[in-house]
Amino acid sequence: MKKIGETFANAFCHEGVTKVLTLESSGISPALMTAYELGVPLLVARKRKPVTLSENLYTAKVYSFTKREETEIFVSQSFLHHQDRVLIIDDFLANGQAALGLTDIVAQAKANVAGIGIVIEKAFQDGGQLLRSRGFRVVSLARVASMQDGTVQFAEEVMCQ
Ligand SMILES: O=P(O)(O)OC[C@H]1O[C@H](OP(=O)(O)OP(=O)(O)O)[C@H](O)[C@@H]1O
Repeated sequence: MKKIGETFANAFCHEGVTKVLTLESSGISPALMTAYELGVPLLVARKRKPVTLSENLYTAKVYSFTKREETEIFVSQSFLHHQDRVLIIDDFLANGQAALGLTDIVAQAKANVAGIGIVIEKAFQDGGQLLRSRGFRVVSLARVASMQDGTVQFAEEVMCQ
């Protein structure tokens, strides 16, 4: 995770990132290390609204590929402002719904998406294309081309300096 954080921090070091944003729960580890390396705060979008989160919220709908269900995600408006340049980090990219929901939250705050960092992109699903076609810079540390008969085949590595 430390190495992953260093790699994302390196890839987005010229983007003026002010905050890292992820969605609970699996994205937290790489996002935390990236935020630490960049020296900026980490924001975690929640999937269930705790009773303590009663203030004004940005919300978006996200359909989970792995759980086959739609959830509403929440970020407190207190922590995201229009001056922010937000780096979205997640562990997996499949259909792109999680990342897209996070870009929606950034847009609601009238902030900017500085980029999207993904640990493993399932390149045989359309999330990567969806996000790139919308103009987002997506950096994936590993791209899986196929998973068949118990064998994982990787596409080319897309590592940034
Ligand atoms: O590109 P997508 O199709 O949106 O899929 C990627 C999302 O799926 C996984 O989350 P999951 O819903 O399994 O929740 P978890 O992180 O709590 O395991 C993963 O952590 C991403 O957030």
